[in-house]
Amino acid sequence: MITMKNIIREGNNTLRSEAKKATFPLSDEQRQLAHDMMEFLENSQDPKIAEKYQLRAGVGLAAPQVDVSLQMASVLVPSADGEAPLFKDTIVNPVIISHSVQGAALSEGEGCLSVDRDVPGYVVRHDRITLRYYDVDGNQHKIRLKNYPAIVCQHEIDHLHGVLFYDHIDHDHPFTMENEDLVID
Ligand SMILES: O=CN(O)CCNC(=O)c1cccc(Cl)c1Cl
Ligand code: NI
Repeated sequence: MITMKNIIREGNNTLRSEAKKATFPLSDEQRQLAHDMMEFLENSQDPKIAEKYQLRAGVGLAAPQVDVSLQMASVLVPSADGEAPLFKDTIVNPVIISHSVQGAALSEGEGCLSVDRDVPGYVVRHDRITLRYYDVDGNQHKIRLKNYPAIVCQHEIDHLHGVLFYDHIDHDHPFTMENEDLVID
C-alpha cells in the first residue's frame, strides 16, 4: 500500500518534470500503481485508516508524486452528503479540450501532499472544463466537470506537467480575484 513515505516532496526533480505519456495497454505494474493510488485516496479519506497509517487526506494523487513519471492520476472527490463521489476515476493522458472563461478558486486555498507547508492564497483555475482522458483499460472518455471536481482534476493535471498549486498564487495579492471569478466553499 502507498503511505506518506512513498510520496516525494519539493526538491525531488520528478515533481518538476513533464511526465511521460502512457501507451496502451498499460503494463501490469502501471495497472497495479493505478489501483494503489486509488486505494491510497480511499484510505486517506477514512479517519480510522488515515490515523492508523498517519496518512494526510487527499482527493487526488498523481503518479509523479510517487516518483513515477507517467501521465496518470487518481481522483476521488467525495460528495458532501456521503453518497456517490462527485468524481472517481484514474485519468490517463488527460487533456483539457475546452474550458469556461470564468475562473474559480477554493475559499480554503489548496494543499498538496508533496508540499510540507501551508501556502495561503487563492489558486484561480477554470470553473468548468471539458476533459478528455483514457481510463486504465484504454477507453476514451470526454466529460464536463465544474467547481470542486474540476479544480481537483486541474491540480492533478498540473502535477503531470511539473506545476504545483502555489505557482498560480499571486504572492503580492494572494486573495485577489477577478470580479467574475467564483470563490468555492
Ligand atoms: O495532488 C494531490 N494531492 O497533493 C493530494 C493532497 N491535496 C488535495 O487533496 C487537495 C486539497 C485541496 C485542494 C485540492 Cl485541488 C487538492 Cl488536490
Ligand atoms: Ni498535489
